[in-house]
Amino acid sequence: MSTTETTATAGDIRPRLRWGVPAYVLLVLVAMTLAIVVPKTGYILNISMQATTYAVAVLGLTIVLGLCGQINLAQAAFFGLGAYAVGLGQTDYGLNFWVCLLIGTGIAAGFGALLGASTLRLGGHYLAMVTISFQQIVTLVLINWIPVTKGPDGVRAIPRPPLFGDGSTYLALCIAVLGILGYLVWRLRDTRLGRAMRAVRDNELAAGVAGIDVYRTKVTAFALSAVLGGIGGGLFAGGFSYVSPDQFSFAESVVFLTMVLLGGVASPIGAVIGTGLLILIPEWLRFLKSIPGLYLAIYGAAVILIVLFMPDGIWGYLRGRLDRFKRTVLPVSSGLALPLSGGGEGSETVLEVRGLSKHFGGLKAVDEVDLTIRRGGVHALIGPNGSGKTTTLNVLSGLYRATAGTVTLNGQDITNLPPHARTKAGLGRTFQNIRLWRSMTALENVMVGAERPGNPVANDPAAVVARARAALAFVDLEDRANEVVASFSYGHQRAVEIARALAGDPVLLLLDEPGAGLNSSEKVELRNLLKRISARGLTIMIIDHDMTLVSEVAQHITVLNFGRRIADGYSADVLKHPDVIAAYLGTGPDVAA
Ligand SMILES: Nc1ncnc2c1ncn2[C@@H]1O[C@H](COP(=O)(O)OP(=O)(O)OP(=O)(O)O)[C@@H](O)[C@H]1O
Repeated sequence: MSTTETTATAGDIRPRLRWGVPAYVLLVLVAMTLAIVVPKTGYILNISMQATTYAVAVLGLTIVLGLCGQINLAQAAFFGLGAYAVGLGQTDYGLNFWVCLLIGTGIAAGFGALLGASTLRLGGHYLAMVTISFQQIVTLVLINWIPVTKGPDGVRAIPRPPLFGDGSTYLALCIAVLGILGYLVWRLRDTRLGRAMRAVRDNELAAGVAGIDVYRTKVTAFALSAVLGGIGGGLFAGGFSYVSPDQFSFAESVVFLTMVLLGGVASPIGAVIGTGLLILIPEWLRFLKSIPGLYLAIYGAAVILIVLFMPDGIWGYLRGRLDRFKRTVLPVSSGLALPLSGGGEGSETVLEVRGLSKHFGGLKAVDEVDLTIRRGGVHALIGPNGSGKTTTLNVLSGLYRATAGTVTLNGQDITNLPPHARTKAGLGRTFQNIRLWRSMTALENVMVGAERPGNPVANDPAAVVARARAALAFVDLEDRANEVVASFSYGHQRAVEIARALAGDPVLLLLDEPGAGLNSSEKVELRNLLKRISARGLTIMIIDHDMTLVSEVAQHITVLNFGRRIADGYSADVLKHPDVIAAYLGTGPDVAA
């Protein structure tokens, strides 16, 4: 079965469904028509209304948790904010339904961004606790701010918008909204923002160093998630004409989370499946309610079994099966060249480091180091284990704040800039322990590199793909562009990491032990790759313990020992320096060789 096609243009090589969008539109239209024409009892209408409006809110969790990897246990609070805005806005303030929905969505977005702001300092279980606290605050306000919210009695007689007063047409409206928002969430994944979110989810550190403003990305994810919660809640209020605080409690937030985990957190389809199931299962088991506890036990066991045997959710599981039938798309070689504008030769200084220090308590990991890197060529930073090489690189790329000293890149003082701003200024780097976004394809990884702010192609999607392909071709991996990098060998992962940095067209490329963990043939490939990059004139600063590699590729060497610079100059001279030989104790002859 073949359902995919591919284009050989430079702009896009990802497989696409030929009939995907028209089929989806048709499906939504059919669902809307059925909602209007099929006669329904009030019970069926209510279940359908609940499933549809809940699914909109669950889509929000697909963004914040599925795409961005941030836990949110307050989705019911955002749902409640939207619902109360529509309820109170119409009944107490006489506002139009759509205006109320807009206000509710805006309020939810504001609080969502505020909650996202807490991710600056918090993550993991601390973030979970903050979202739970926010959820509880909203519930308490809804219950106790009686003059405004009407307290536990809730808001009654909430009208629906004109034209959608009838239950069936209102349901069709909810389906249309779900269809549109589901499509947008589906498309979000492959936008620049969606890739940034996935990069943050997979490896936050690498995302920052690749030029992504991690904090802003998380705040955006929370705000978007809250917007969907608010819209879902607003539609819910119109659907049921009544809202009360117990409908938006912490327990409902847990239900929302279970829905998205059950269906599959990575896709809006999973959100819809999970919501549908968790609303339908209790109804199917209703006949068991005569035996106390049995209904809940079976319901709980069903959820646990599904999560246990389908860790990626139901849709994740089904997708895995369906992918077997997919035709493997082998990208046609693009033959694209990889221009590197940071290249060039001369005496111009690219990086100027003065008096750089980094102390960890009493330990002087880097101690008043001076370093000048001139444009073009390869500059190696070497030294025995623990001499401060990686710490220097981490301070240069902004992962550590310098204790003292200044760093100037291309004339710009970057000493106090965060990692993504340094990347914008022209730094590119790789890590000693490879940091790729493992759930993404090679092409997607490298596209994020090409989207580096400051790269001229960053805002042109077709040019980004073309540059990413060219970078992959440069490291001889274009034919594997569509494969997920987790399946790559160590050597190929290193190459993708280098391609990601090259795609950003940096001014200076920092390579932290690129040879570490490579076998001898991979090392040969790496050496050839470094020579090819160097031949383009791009300035490289490399850390490596492999002296053969260093002496073959580097023209200039700086040596650290105990955090201090002990030698600096042309490679041949430095490697013969008595202090350097002494620092390497016993490996002196090899070094000199
Ligand atoms: N986050 C940290 N907290 C405390 N000490 C640290 C930290 N990072 C590094 N160090 C210490 O700083 C010193 C320099 O470490 P660094 O990793 O920079 O050395 P290196 O030259 O890169 O070593 P290697 O070649 O083994 O990677 C070491 O003593 C190390 O233990």
